[in-house]
Amino acid sequence: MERYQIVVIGGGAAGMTVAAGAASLGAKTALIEKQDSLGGDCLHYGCVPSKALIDAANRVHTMQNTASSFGFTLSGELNFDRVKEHVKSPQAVIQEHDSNKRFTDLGVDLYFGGASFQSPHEIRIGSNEVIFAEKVVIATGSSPVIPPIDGLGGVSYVTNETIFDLPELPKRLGVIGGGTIGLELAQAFARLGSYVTVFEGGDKIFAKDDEDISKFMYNVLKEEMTIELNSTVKTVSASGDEISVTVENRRATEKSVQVDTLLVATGRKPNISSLELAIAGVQTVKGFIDVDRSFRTSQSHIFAVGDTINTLPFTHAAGEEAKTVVSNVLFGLRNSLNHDKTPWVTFTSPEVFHVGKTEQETKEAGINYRVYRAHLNEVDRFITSHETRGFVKVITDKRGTILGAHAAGKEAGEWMQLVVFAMKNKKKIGSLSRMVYPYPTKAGALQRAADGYWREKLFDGSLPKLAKKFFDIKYNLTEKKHHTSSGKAPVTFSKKDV
Ligand SMILES: Cc1cc2nc3c(=O)[nH]c(=O)nc-3n(C[C@H](O)[C@H](O)[C@H](O)COP(=O)(O)OP(=O)(O)OC[C@H]3O[C@@H](n4cnc5c(N)ncnc54)[C@H](O)[C@@H]3O)c2cc1C
Ligand SMILES: NC(=O)c1ccc[n+]([C@@H]2O[C@H](COP(=O)([O-])OP(=O)(O)OC[C@H]3O[C@@H](n4cnc5c(N)ncnc54)[C@H](O)[C@@H]3O)[C@@H](O)[C@H]2O)c1
Repeated sequence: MERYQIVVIGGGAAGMTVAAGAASLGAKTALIEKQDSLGGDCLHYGCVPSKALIDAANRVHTMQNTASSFGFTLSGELNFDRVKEHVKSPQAVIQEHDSNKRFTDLGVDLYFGGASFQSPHEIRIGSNEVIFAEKVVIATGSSPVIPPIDGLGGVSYVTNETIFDLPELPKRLGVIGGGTIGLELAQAFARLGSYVTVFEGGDKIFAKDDEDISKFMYNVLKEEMTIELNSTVKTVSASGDEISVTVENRRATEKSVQVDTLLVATGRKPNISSLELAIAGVQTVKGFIDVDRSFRTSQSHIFAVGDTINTLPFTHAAGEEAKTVVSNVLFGLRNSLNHDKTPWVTFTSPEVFHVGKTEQETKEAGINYRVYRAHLNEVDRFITSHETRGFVKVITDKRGTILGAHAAGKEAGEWMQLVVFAMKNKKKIGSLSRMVYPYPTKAGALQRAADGYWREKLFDGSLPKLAKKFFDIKYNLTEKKHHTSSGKAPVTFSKKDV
């Protein structure tokens, strides 16, 4: 039986990072992937195809909305096969970066097949091969939750795993779930020309974001699609090519909507059911692998990272967890990772950026806080590019320490990143205002919000009163100087007065 210092199960964002790190540090490493290529959900069914689809949709949208204003007349119709090529070609490029060769060159032994525990230290691959692991890292990711909706098994619905292979653009697309996956894809399909209806069981979209963002994005997105809030899907049924979706609202009133294609985007569940975790003695909590702060499971030689644990289900979060776990596994350290300052971006138009606490969370925590805002219609770069929809909101404690930052706006995911650097390095909001921003840039929106801190300090506090006193004294001084010639004593002021 082949023996390894580290066996990594799952060749996605987290698993590839662990395997590459461990092998580069000289550990004998195996990486097991059940699909026939590396890359995981992000590359094959997640971030990469969705962002490429969004890009295609935004190009079409811009073309259609700006052509006539510059005197052009558009003709022709959407070629959906071209859209799919636009999605597939970036996947092919990134697959090269995640190639088998890259890993074997690093010294990683690759195994393809579904892994499961045969004992706490023995991993079975497929039905025959078994390898020995001193340490194991589980990074098997997550899959779509398919809710128990009556009739769902009888209709041909799609998930993020199949939607990028649709043969043609749906005329009417129904989306169950107004979360990140549902909304990003809903807007992309709406912009490509589908009539989209989103069914959301909760009373808001962008539920994990600041309430101002949630309300703002609802108003923006409902211009491009129908969003049915408080609408839990109860039954679906097919009649010919048509799918009927029946939702129940809060007053238990039912409503049916007809669509041609149905996307199920109702959350994710960790891929752990086939791992035989009980044989390994690994415990779970609420369906996730239970880990301590150093990503160690209930078995001290087995670790878990990425979407299998209940942290933040994002590629960058999985990558950071993987980097942290490498040193814990190899050197027996107890490094932990706090996601308090891990940002995320929702790639709708406008984009939504989120880091740290929302205003509601800050309030609930009983913190004495301040909010600094800027609207994009006050920022010249957005005015010149006719993209003024959106705003920035920075939340600080009373000393200016940044607790959270939120933005909606074109490319907000790019120009808001500066605030993460400030938070990580314990820089206060004032430092975001005191640096020089080239004019005119989108990051000027963040500067404008941060300027609010100094405006408040300089113009709303005691300084204006002191300054007035200073000028009064200075003025009087000049006046008095004239009088001194007539014998009066000159007025003086101390440093303390200013
Ligand atoms: C539509 C969509 C869009 C997304 N967009 C973004 C985005 O823009 N930004 C972002 O940060 N995140 C995004 N995400 C989330 C992101 O894809 C995940 O958080 C990330 O992929 C998690 O990485 P992971 O390594 O934990 O899991 P994965 O990347 O899913 O990798 C897990 C791997 O384990 C393999 N595996 C599973 N079971 C076994 C087994 N028994 N044996 C061997 N191998 C196994 C799987 O085949 C898979 O390759 C998106 C997700 C979806 C679905
Ligand atoms: N830009 C990004 O970084 C990005 C993009 C896509 C996905 N992701 C990751 O993937 C994760 C999962 O996304 P998701 O959108 O599947 O899950 P989600 O948990 O964000 O949203 C699922 C939504 O479905 C609703 N829902 C559940 N059952 C329903 C029913 N029967 N009827 C109506 N509504 C119902 C829920 O109320 C919820 O709002 C995200 O949390 C995110 O971490 C990230």
